Order: sequence, then C-alpha cells, then structure tokens
Amino acid sequence: MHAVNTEKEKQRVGEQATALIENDMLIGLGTGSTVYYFLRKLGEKVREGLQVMGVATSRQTQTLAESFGIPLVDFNAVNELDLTVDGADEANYQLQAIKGGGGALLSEKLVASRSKRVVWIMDATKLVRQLGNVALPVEVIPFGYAHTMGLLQKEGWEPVLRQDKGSIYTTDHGHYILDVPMNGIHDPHALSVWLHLLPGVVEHGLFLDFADTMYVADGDQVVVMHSHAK
Ligand SMILES: O=C(CO)[C@H](O)[C@H](O)COP(=O)(O)O
Repeated sequence: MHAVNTEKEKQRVGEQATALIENDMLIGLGTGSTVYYFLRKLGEKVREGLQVMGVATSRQTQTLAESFGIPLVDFNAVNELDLTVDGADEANYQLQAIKGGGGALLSEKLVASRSKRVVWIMDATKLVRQLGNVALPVEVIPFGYAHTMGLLQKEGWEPVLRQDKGSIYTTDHGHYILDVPMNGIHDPHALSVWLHLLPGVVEHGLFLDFADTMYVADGDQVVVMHSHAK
C-alpha cells in the first residue's frame, strides 16, 4: 500500500470511473464524497456532448447532478439501468460491501438491484479481508424504533441511533438509522437474512451480490477488481 491521501484518491477513482460511461446509457448515480467526483467529471463530459440519463439515489445526489447539468429521470419511469456507480464504506475482495454511511442505503440498494452492472468506487483504506470494521447501518421505521433497537440488543448488538447536529438523523424516506458496531461479520448472508426478518427494519447496509467491478484507488494507481460470482 502507498501513502494515503484519501481526497486525491477519491478524486482519481471517481473521475476514472467515468470512462465506463457510454453514449445513451441510463446510469444509477450513487451517493457520497467519492461519487461527488464521479458526478463532477460526468457533468463535464455531458457538457462536451455525452448523452446520458441518470437516476439519483439521494436528494444530495439529485442536487449535485442538477448543478453539474446531468439529466435525471424518475426511477419509476425506467426499466433496467445500464450501470450504477456508487461508493462504499467498506468492501472485501469478493466485492461485498457495507454502505449507508451517507444514509442513502435504501435507494442505493433499489437502484443497484435494477442495474445490469454495479461498480463500487473507493480509496484503498476501505478494502478489507472481512467485513465489519465499520458499524453496519440499519434503516428502521421511526414508529417502534426503540423496540427494534431492543431486539438487536437482546441478541448482543449495541445499536446507536444516528444523530445529526443534536437531532435524530432522518433519511430521505423519513426513516431512522441504527448504526450497529460489528467487530467482524463471519456470515454476511446469514446476517442479511436475519436483519430482514427483524420487525421495524426497512433495509440494511450489507450489499452482498451486487457489484461486478470495483475501482480502488491506491496511491497513484487505480486497481480494478472483478467479481468471480458475476
Ligand atoms: O453508502 C453510501 C451513502 O449511503 C456511500 O456510498 C458511502 O457512505 C461512501 O461514501 P464516501 O464516498 O463519502 O466515503
């Protein structure tokens, strides 16, 4: 590994990922500070004549895409997307990821699941052998969130209700987020299924079988990894 300058690496990987975009593509636009650089560069290419349409995965991305001149379309008005490019909070060598640090996991998962190809972009600090160094975001219904927290606590987890400037953080969809410290996830698929069965849970940040490609910025290089599962 090279010396880490994550902002430069985010920019490098975000800009490089725009090379994947071809004329007439319908693109899922992820959310976050790495995706910011992807959007900015894509906006430049659109102004130079590239013709694409995007589906935004958050209000933040919608605002950015509009400011960069990227044409947007309503998710419900489209069929399959050609490609989604999104960031991740952590990913392993099987291209499984934890997402949701930016709170957009619900839309991000919906859009990724409607895309022919999904690409994660990140800096090398996020690449891990085993998922679970970062807390896992779990999106819950505000009604009864304390009950859902209690159910997690009963199983030994210590969920933290996400805050934003002294108030409870609310997602674009009006939900709350519980950040659950993991200390290593041994069986991500089993955890995914278990969480989906928990009353009050809308979605969680385990993105297990979505990505076929990952762009990882490491120093001056961008390493491209492919999934063997896809
Ligand atoms: O999942 C996300 C938002 O819900 C982001 O993609 C993830 O948090 C990575 O963001 P960043 O590029 O800012 O580190």
